[in-house]
Amino acid sequence: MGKAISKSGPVRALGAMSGTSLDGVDVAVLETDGREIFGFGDSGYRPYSAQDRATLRAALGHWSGPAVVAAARVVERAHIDLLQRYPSVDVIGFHGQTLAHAPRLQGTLQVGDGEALAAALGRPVVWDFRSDDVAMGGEGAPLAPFFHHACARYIGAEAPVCFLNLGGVGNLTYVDPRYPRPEDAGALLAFDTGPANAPINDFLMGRLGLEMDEGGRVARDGTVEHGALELFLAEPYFSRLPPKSLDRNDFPEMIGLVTELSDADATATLTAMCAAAVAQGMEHCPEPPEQVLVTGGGRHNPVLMEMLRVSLDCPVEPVETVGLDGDMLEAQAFAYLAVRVARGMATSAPRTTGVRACVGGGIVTLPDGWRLETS
Ligand SMILES: Nc1ncnc2c1ncn2[C@@H]1O[C@H](COP(=O)(O)OP(=O)(O)OP(=O)(O)O)[C@@H](O)[C@H]1O
Ligand SMILES: CC(=O)N[C@H]1[C@@H]2OC[C@@H](O2)[C@@H](O)[C@@H]1O[C@H](C)C(=O)O
Repeated sequence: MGKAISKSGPVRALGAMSGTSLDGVDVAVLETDGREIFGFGDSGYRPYSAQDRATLRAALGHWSGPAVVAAARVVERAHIDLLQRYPSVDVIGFHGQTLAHAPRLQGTLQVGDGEALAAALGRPVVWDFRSDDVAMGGEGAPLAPFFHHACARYIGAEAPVCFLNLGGVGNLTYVDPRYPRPEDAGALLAFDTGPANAPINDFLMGRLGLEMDEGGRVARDGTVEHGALELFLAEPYFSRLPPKSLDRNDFPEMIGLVTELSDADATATLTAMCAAAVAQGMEHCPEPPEQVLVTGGGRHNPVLMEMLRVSLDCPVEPVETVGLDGDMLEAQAFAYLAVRVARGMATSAPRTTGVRACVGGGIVTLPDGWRLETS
């Protein structure tokens, strides 16, 4: 008979995410039946070495070739190293590293081979979460919204709330928890807001050799250059109706808008661009949310948080205020989605990715001796 992924009841899932900031791999355990969250477990982080980051960076925007193969090996090695420290989970949700994302043109590419992980770890691995959605006319992103719906219900929200992820790219999920299922029309609206931390990091690396604007220390002494901000907001992306998604480097001219400015003014202006893109995106919400719950590394930047508070008409708080872990929400999302895929449930909907109908995307790879329970 061998071992099986059970078809019902809560299981222990381990999610793994390597985000657009290229800093490292986050993993987190979640107990779920694919609908409800029953509990949160251990989490962990493994940074990429400087050499690994350079390998990943060299492959960004490529769809194939030696740079992509090298990046895939880096991603697999880092994940196996970290995931093997969690031997007793029922299923692993492996996002991989996005190298390129152009859903209406070439598609979407997340590297790291789930089969290699399943073989090395001896656990079922769910992976390639985005391709089916793209094949069905969707953006393939964002995918966290179904999990955000479960989070809203877990925290007992009774009125609409927004989850705002500020990673390399920003994404927003409007959740109406009065709809009991994420598939319900009206339960969700989601989209990428715009570039978030990636341009700040890239600018500061080029100018000052810094990985990030830690604590907003550079931006806080700067003045926002409103001309540059307005030019940025004139990008057609911001007036497009959602759902919509972005690749990490979709606004290559953005840094060019601030290169004439001082370090502080340029960083303040890039930070304001992130906040203004969010404010513009919020206009698409069907109702004003009760609050915006911020997750991802950007919530650690007080200058960015203050700009959001000034420009949005509702409370803006880190997700920690409702008892969630903003460093781990994406890893937990892929744990949640893995269970849904393994159980044949949808992971995206027309209002989260623009897909034609609800779809459950992902490949399930079972190691030798494992099977999917069928009844
Ligand atoms: N203390 C801090 N002060 C300022 N910025 C910070 C701080 N901590 C993290 N950040 C920013 O957050 C980024 C990391 O965010 P996060 O880990 O959410 O990104 P990611 O998951 O890789 O991206 P994505 O969600 O787009 O896939 C860092 O690169 C940095 O720009
Ligand atoms: C193609 C891709 O990897 N997109 C990421 C990226 O990082 C943030 C934003 O852009 C979001 O759309 C998505 O990640 C999150 C986890 C998501 O799918 O919900």
